[in-house]
Amino acid sequence: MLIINNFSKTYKGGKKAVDNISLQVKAGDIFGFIGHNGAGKSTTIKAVVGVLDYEEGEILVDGHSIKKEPVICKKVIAYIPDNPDLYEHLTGIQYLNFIADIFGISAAAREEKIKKYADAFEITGNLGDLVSSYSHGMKQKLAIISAVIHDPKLLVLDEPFVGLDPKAAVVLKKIMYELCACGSAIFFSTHMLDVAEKLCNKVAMIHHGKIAFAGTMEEMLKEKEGGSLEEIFMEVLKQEK
Ligand SMILES: Nc1ncnc2c1ncn2[C@@H]1O[C@H](COP(=O)(O)OP(=O)(O)OP(=O)(O)O)[C@@H](O)[C@H]1O
Repeated sequence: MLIINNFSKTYKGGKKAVDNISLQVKAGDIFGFIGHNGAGKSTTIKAVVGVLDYEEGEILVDGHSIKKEPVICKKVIAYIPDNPDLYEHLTGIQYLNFIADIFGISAAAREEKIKKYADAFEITGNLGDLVSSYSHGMKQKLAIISAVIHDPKLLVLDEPFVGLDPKAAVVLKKIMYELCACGSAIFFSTHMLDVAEKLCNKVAMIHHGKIAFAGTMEEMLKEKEGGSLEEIFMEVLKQEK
């Protein structure tokens, strides 16, 4: 579903944020992308979803280049940034219908999905309110519903659990499992290593723009002989830049 080949990103001013990384996310994977602050996670994620241009490497979504065929790719991607910017002057339901319109979702299909997920996140009663009146967590819930409304083949999330209450976090994990069971792929960044350890079947650790480890969670935990993901992460941090 997602192939990143030798991707590098240097920002204007010369900062090399990501240095020659290669990763693969397959259908059914819940792939956790972890790394310290400033490691290059958001830079990679933004390039994957086509909101950040890059010069080096290749990124393919479902076999198509995000650079050369962005619309084809974006039809199958859903992206939830760390701080979703939603249209504040719309009501929740207007926003969801707007997104459903963009993706050409039928009235019946969107109604079913909106009911299911809004009920699960307990925001059904708020859908008639303006987004500007929503709390941070409510906006995140709305962003998640808008992301899954079109059954994305690739769901990309940047720090999705930050700001969600524990119940909402459980709902999101369930949604992630369900999507993967239906053959979608999930690629997400997180600092919550205990969550990643339980949730992900694959993981990559990025350290100062380079991949320090990429593989299955099982391989990673085995390679490091019984250490938790948190302990392994602390070991990686000790490495030289
Ligand atoms: N627009 C930009 N211009 C210049 N440098 C940038 C820009 N955006 C990010 N960087 C730099 O690129 C590096 C990687 O940043 P990035 O946001 O990808 O890190 P991150 O792993 O997502 O960090 P965090 O966990 O703090 O969100 C950092 O050194 C950051 O300062």
